[in-house]
Amino acid sequence: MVQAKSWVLVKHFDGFPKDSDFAIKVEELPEPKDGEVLLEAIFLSVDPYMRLFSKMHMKEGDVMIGTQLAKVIQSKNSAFPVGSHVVTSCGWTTHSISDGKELTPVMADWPEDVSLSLALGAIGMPGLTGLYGIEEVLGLKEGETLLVNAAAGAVGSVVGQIAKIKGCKVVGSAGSEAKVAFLKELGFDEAFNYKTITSLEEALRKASPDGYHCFFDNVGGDFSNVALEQMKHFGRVALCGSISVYNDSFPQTGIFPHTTINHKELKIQGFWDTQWKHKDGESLKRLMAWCKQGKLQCREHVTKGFENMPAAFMGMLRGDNIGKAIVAV
Ligand SMILES: NC(=O)C1=CN([C@@H]2O[C@H](COP(=O)(O)OP(=O)(O)OC[C@H]3O[C@@H](n4cnc5c(N)ncnc54)[C@H](OP(=O)(O)O)[C@@H]3O)[C@@H](O)[C@H]2O)C=CC1
Ligand SMILES: CCCCCC(=O)/C=C/[C@@H]1[C@@H](C/C=C\CCCC(=O)O)[C@@H](O)C[C@H]1O
Repeated sequence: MVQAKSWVLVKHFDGFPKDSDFAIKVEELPEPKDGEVLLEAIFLSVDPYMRLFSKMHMKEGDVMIGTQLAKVIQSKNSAFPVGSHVVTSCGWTTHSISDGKELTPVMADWPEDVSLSLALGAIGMPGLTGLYGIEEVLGLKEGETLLVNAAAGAVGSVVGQIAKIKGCKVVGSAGSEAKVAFLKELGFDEAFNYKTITSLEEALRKASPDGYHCFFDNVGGDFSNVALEQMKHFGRVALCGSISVYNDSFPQTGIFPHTTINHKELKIQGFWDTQWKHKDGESLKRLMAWCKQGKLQCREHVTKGFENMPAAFMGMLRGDNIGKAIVAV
């Protein structure tokens, strides 16, 4: 018998999450039946969508939603032998039983010198999101200027680096001096700390006086409204997320951007990476190749200990992470 520890949502978040919203539950798992496997979490992901979708898809008492990199420790399913690794969306739990249907094996020939945790980051969902946002949504072309916010995070850091690979000028914003230094290290042409500037409008204009062909928006809210004003005519926007409003209990009010969008004839597309799932295999190989060639730095912010899942999650929402926020069990 194996004991599974899980973090449950005790109370729906009201504003910014707090420790008392979470509690640990322990349960004994049965032996896997024919066709099933027993999984042990190695790395768990904490992502912004968990804050947003907890309200839509969870009830109080449910295990927190989420994805992990797990090892098969018992198997009665020949497709997933003992010792193999999978990505699974079984939530914030140390052990789980699966019939294999929802499991994604990690890419074949995963190099030994590359941490498997990257399957939750730059060579996983956030990396794919950056790649698809650039190629499928924006159709970013050589010589164009791209703006990305939350640029030092999991998605943003990949976006900026791919845009540089494609021969573009890249401007990034992030919430600390250490993050700005990181962006410069990654090759961003311009980077600024949005928390310390006196005017976002001025900072954006200074970074690219001629405006922006493309905007990869992770933040939403006021930032987006100001940035839209500085798009070039026929500019394209990949609306990836809007983390600045995820913790709001009531909708924010702000300026209405519709006249700007119409006047500049902007194209704005909301998207999820899952739209291009059929391309994931090839796309992950490309991300891995860039990583091995040193063209894609895959920085992580690792929190040790399953007991620290809520702290890691809240830290990511607060902006503690440079690169992908991960928990190592
Ligand atoms: N469409 C899709 O398929 C997907 C969308 N996403 C979206 O992409 C965005 C980034 O996700 P991800 O890369 O995983 O997370 P990150 O690794 O970027 O972590 C979140 C970051 O958001 C920033 N942040 C938090 N609050 C604010 C705020 N009020 N204003 C500006 N920045 C803030 C913080 O950085 P800082 O210090 O710079 O403030 C923090 O580090 C999110 O909006 C997410 O929902 C993610 C994955 C898939
Ligand atoms: C208003 C949505 C903006 C959120 C952007 C984002 O972070 C998306 C991330 C997805 C995420 C979706 C998780 C749960 C989906 C719930 C199903 C539903 O509402 O239909 C996860 O799949 C990784 C990203 O694709």
